[in-house]
Amino acid sequence: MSGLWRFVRGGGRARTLGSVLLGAGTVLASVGLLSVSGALISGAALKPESLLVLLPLITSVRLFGISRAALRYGERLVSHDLTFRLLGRVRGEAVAHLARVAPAALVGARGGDLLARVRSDVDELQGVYLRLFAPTLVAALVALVTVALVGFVDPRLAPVTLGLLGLAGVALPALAVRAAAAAGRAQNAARAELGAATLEALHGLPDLVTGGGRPAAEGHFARLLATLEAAETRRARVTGAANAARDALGGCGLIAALLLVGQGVAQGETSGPLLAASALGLLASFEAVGNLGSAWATYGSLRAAAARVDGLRALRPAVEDPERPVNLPADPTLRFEAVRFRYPGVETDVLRDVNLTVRPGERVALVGPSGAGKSTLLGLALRFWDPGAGRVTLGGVDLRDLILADARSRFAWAPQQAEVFGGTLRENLCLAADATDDDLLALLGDLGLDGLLARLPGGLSGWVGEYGAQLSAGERARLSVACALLRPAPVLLLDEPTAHLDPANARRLLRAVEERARDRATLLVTHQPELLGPAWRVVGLG
Ligand SMILES: Nc1ncnc2c1ncn2[C@@H]1O[C@H](COP(=O)(O)OP(=O)(O)OP(=O)(O)O)[C@@H](O)[C@H]1O
Repeated sequence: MSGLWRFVRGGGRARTLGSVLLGAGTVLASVGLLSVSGALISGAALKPESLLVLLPLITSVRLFGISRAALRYGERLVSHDLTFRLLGRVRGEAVAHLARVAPAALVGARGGDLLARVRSDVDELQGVYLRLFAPTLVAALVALVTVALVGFVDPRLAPVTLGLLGLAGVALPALAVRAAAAAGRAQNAARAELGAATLEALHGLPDLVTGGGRPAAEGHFARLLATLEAAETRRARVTGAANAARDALGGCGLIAALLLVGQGVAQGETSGPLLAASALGLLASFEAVGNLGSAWATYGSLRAAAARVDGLRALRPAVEDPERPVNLPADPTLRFEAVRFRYPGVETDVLRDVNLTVRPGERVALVGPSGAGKSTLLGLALRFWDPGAGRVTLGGVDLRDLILADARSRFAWAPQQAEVFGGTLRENLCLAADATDDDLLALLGDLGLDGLLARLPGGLSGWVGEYGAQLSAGERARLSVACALLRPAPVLLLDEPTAHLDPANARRLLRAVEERARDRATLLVTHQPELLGPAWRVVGLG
């Protein structure tokens, strides 16, 4: 349980105690209902004329019947509220950690795998509290009460009951954990891989369909499904065997009660209704204890899910906030001073002794061959990585001395791969900053997106498709530039915004940038310096 403990703590003591007590109350109400019903039926059969004596039993049946439903409702409410709080915290921590380590630590990660960890693995972890922790405590409480009650009826029945409940509540779960561990791990791994592969296949569906990769993809899915099915079958077998053993042990308890208490009845020391009550009550107590076997069969897959969620913590950020941060300077001059950089695990430098200054109101175009390190340089300004030698400064202050979020708040960036989210045009734009519809329409018009506005049903309220699938590459790039222009940041970083545009539209975009970012420090990466007007200073890299 040690690796799972973290997914149980923090739900609040009162809630945890409340859910366990309500759970135990529910099972004890079942025990009471069956016991009292047994006593009532046998009492009525033995002395049908004494209705008055039976009245308390009749009332108790009603009381236990109603309270069982009410207690179950309360228990579900409290335990699920607690579980969702726990899961919300775990998921929030996981997402916050991913945001902290992005993008550097995520370069080698699979998006689908990360999604599976944050979503299905965290969902799976609800079983830690609901299936393992709370039911085990409930079973322990119910077992104690049951042993005490049957001991009260017949002291010889107490050790027998304790033994049978011990077998059902301790030995059976221990066996189930061992028997289902490998299947649980395999099930979790196959489910995660299936989720990741599905996402990747959906993303690359057009390529798979047209590029002949479909048979290989289908084969991969078939193998994954077979692995998942085999693991689920193995686990279901363990669960079935545990349930059968639970029923057999419950039956043994019933027989033991009939034999031992029955002797008392034969000798006139115990009444018949008490025999019925103890035998049926004992059987009912197995509802709580006996289910632990099948519940603990999920332990392996819960451990695997917990390990995968915890594994996210192994992703370390490439940059950290300084211990003693410096105040953000008002001057947004961006300067690269003798910057040298190589990617982790790579043997050669991408950037060597790069010196460059971009002042407010200046427009600098960075040109150079593919792979020269132009995007990398923008990444250093955004502090996705830190330089190996030299420094990048903002207003004369080393970026490493500024709080990361503060430093990044000074930049507006349109990346080379324009990120467009599944939403409306307006939603995508307003991620950058709030603006009126008139301002948005004017901006899109300046960037040559008036045609898109006219074509897209709903205009600004038009749905752009998943990842902007309803937009052309050039439209996506211009939408990304629009977001950067909307963002009120004094340094503008544009990574090949004209790559997908015809010369006329490219010039129109550059003019809009000149107009709208007149006072900002602008650094633009391009392979088309011939499109630039006199306002631009061209700097070569590589
Ligand atoms: N995360 C990474 N890990 C390792 N190497 C990387 C990484 N990102 C980029 N590179 C390598 O660094 C070099 C510079 O890449 P970068 O994207 O900065 O070039 P670029 O000048 O912008 O190229 P292009 O004009 O084609 O966009 C390339 O050789 C690339 O393969």
